[in-house]
Amino acid sequence: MRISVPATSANLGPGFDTLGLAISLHNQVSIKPSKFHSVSLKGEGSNNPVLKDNNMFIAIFNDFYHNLSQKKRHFRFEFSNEIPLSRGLGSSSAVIVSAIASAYAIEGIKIEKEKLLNLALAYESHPDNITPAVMGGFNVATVHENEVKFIKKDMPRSVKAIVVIPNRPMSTQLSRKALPFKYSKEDTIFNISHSSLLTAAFINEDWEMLRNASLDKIHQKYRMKQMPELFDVQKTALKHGALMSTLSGSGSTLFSIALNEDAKRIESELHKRFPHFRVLTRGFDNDGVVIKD
Ligand SMILES: Nc1ncnc2c1ncn2[C@@H]1O[C@H](COP(=O)(O)OP(=O)(O)OP(=O)(O)O)[C@@H](O)[C@H]1O
Ligand SMILES: N[C@@H](CCO)C(=O)O
Repeated sequence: MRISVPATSANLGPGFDTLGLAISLHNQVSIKPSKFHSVSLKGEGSNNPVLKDNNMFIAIFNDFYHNLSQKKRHFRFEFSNEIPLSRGLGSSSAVIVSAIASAYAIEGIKIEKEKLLNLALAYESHPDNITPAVMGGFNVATVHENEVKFIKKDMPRSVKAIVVIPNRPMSTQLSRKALPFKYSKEDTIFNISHSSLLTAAFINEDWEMLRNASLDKIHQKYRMKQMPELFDVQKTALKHGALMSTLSGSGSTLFSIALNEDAKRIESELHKRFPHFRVLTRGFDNDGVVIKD
């Protein structure tokens, strides 16, 4: 059995813990019954010993598998990871979502995507990464009485994601601690209005609106101060024609959207100016998690 799950960019500026979309950058895992437990890792995290010895995917998969099957079996896990760890591209959501989906698939139990999403909520309390990881596309999501309520919109092929991935991680847990405890009424209203406008702009594909609508006052500046070069990355992307440029999730990646015809040029300007960071241009993923066979 093989499974594929996309990277996700959450918040999109003002939509803290609410907005997110899926990017065509995937983790894949193949799982086969085996005499002994074994793990092979390629790509992101392959030289991280924690992923071999204490892997979050395997822990979640085993919990669900044992509950569903009431059996103890060994498996060979072959991971091929494109999503960098702790860079704000939803690596933890990808792991949670794909581990739960795999446990159901290996037992031959069909699981509805809505149920998968709500099971994933037990591991990540904010729905802005897990929703696009499950559903693909652009999503507006909230949690109401312990259930994710969301609306999805497919992303068109006419726009691309450009991600600038720094060489240093930012953990979500620590990055959330950098935020103020309270916000002023002005900043709260600013974010509600911008997040609402941004949502409408995505739904209507009104790309010219993104630049203003993606402004935020409640999290980016506090987090980006920890890596001030990110302000330059954001300015450079916007100066060269990005439609919007925001901190991806809790960082450290800077996520931009550009029209197809501008994307390669912006990528090359970012690459020239920030040669020590990785710069990638990708399309968007509208499928979310997929069981391949
Ligand atoms: N491929 C992977 N295999 C196993 N565990 C992983 C993998 N990728 C990420 N993790 C786990 O998720 C943690 C990173 O989660 P964290 O929430 O800090 O970052 P993120 O999900 O990449 O960022 P964000 O939530 O801002 O998008 C890692 O420390 C590791 O425990
Ligand atoms: N909304 C989350 C996304 C990262 O997991 C945050 O900004 O902390």
